Amino acid sequence: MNAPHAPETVPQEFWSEIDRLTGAGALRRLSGVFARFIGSLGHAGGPLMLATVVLSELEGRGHSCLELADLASDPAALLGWEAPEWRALAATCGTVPRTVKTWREALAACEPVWCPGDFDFGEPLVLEEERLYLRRYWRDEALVADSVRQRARTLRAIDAHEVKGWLDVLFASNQRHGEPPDWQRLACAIAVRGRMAVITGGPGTGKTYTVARLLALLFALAGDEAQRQRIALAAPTGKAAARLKQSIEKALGDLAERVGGALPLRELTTRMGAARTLHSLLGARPDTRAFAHNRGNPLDVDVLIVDEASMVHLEMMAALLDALPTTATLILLGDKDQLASVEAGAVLGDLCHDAQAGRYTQETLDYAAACTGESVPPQFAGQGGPLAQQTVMLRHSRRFGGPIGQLALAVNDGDTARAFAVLRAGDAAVQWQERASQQSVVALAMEGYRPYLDLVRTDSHDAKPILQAFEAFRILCAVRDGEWGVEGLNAAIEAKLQGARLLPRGGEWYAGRPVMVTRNDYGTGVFNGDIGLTLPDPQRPGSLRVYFLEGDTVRSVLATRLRHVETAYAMTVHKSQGSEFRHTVMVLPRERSAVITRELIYTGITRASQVFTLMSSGGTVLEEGIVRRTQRASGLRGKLA
Ligand SMILES: Nc1ncnc2c1ncn2[C@@H]1O[C@H](COP(=O)(O)OP(=O)(O)OP(=O)(O)O)[C@@H](O)[C@H]1O
Repeated sequence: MNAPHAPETVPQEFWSEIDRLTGAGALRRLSGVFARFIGSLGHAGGPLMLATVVLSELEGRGHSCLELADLASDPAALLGWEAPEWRALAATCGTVPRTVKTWREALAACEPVWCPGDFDFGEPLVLEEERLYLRRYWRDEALVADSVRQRARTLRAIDAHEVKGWLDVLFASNQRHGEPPDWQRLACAIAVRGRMAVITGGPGTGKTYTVARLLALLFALAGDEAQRQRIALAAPTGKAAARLKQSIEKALGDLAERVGGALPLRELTTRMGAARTLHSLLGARPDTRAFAHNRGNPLDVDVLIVDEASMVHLEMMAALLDALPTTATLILLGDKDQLASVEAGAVLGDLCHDAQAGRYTQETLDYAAACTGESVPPQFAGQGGPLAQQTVMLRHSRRFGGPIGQLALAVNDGDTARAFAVLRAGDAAVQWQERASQQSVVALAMEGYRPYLDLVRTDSHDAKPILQAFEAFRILCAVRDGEWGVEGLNAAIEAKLQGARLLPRGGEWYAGRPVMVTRNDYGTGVFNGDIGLTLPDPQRPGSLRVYFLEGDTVRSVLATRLRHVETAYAMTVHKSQGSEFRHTVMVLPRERSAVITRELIYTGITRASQVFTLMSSGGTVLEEGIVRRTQRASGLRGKLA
């Protein structure tokens, strides 16, 4: 596409500076092209051009808007630049606003900017209060906020006595005097009364255990209607969806044995359809962002459970809420402290803003006490909004009590001293190679991947045990580039494994190659983030297939049909969300980086079920990362309040 002509209102030096910064890698090319496009739409001016470039850069980093307060206070920091770099760019624009008020006035006067309340000409930028948006993010944010508020407010009449009766059947024990409340029982009681609930908690806090009981409770309360209830399970990735279904089925199976004839739970299990990815649930189609399901063609469900909700980005959440009938119940499950989605938005984080504090009104507390017999300590009382009343945080992990859990908690609390103490304690479950090198990471990979490679060489035709062996170990990187990044490590590990004759030499495709899909491919049914293993095709000697493990099911695709894949001995922490490995190795680069944040480190640690190894060169990058929070500009929290 040819860039539109540069607007006359901005001097040529501005565009020269933009080109220079783009050439130097400080800006993505798209930002300059987009600013030129905005400038071509009518009266714009230097401040809007500057703000547009910053907005576009931030969008690429996951922000859904630009806060004018940040623009006024420290624009260079916002971009991760040095102050002189920003000053050089700003100097080409003449007088630049310095306060939120003057920024707002300057932007509001520009033709490509719409301020809600004014006549709407469909301008591409929206200035709402003190935030500048790309129109589609503003629209998505408004849709999510309206829909969530509406759903959270819609409560149905509940017979507390009946709910308590069922909860006593579904849960083994009750709160004992002086003990903390059973948040799982509370979560069921809260969720059952609304059109929406959010259940958040760290790994092993029982989100799936709870939601299985919630489904049983809904089933019990529905009476004759239960036979007609349509329940759907979904998650952002195929693997997470399969895991959700497997865990719910197991939990319902265990529960069925306990409750016996009191509830026909096996019937509930058989009536639950396959767990789907959100893309497939909504009816994604090739070459368009629009889904088959939307307000005009809503989903055919009564209860929708979405797991790993931290990975759901703003656009996807808006599409989901748009397609969900207002009469359906939405239950979001996820860990609010995990990394947000790669794409714009930090929706679960925003929705869970009050989760830690509770902020339950007296009405909620009375309702919860009547339904559960549990009493919530006074520190969780408050005047939270409708969504806070429908949000429950599970606070007790049953799987994560040991050193891995202690490390995850310390990191989550931003307590570097405690984190270092756990790392240095020398427990077998948490190991730290403080002076690691690329060679030591490669050596660890050789050891960790050997079991699956040994199985590959047996020429077994059973892919499942090989996939399970591969799933037991993983190298996770914080960055993509460099010798400590995904690219450098994959090349080094592959070369070493070939050198040791654990892998065949040469060729892009070989038996044993793990791959990650990098783009959705509707033809082959594989999606961005899916991980598979290349193995010989038993039906066609000499050809290779890529096998994917989803829960208990294995499916495969001819290797040559997969066009968008990369080798995956090492993968990013981002892409590892929704997965768990027996032994997880996290590699932190030597160089400082703004992408290494508390959320990233926490997410990496919590991927390990039995052993966590940290590979780093010294402790500075780790220490700075634990302190650095992911900050994503968004107006959602404000709109939900
Ligand atoms: N109240 C409970 N009583 C007994 N066991 C429980 C209880 N809650 C959870 N568990 C057990 O703890 C383990 C973790 O629970 P679950 O898988 O539901 O956690 P989760 O929060 O969904 O974890 P993840 O985020 O890793 O998916 C499971 O084995 C589950 O059966």
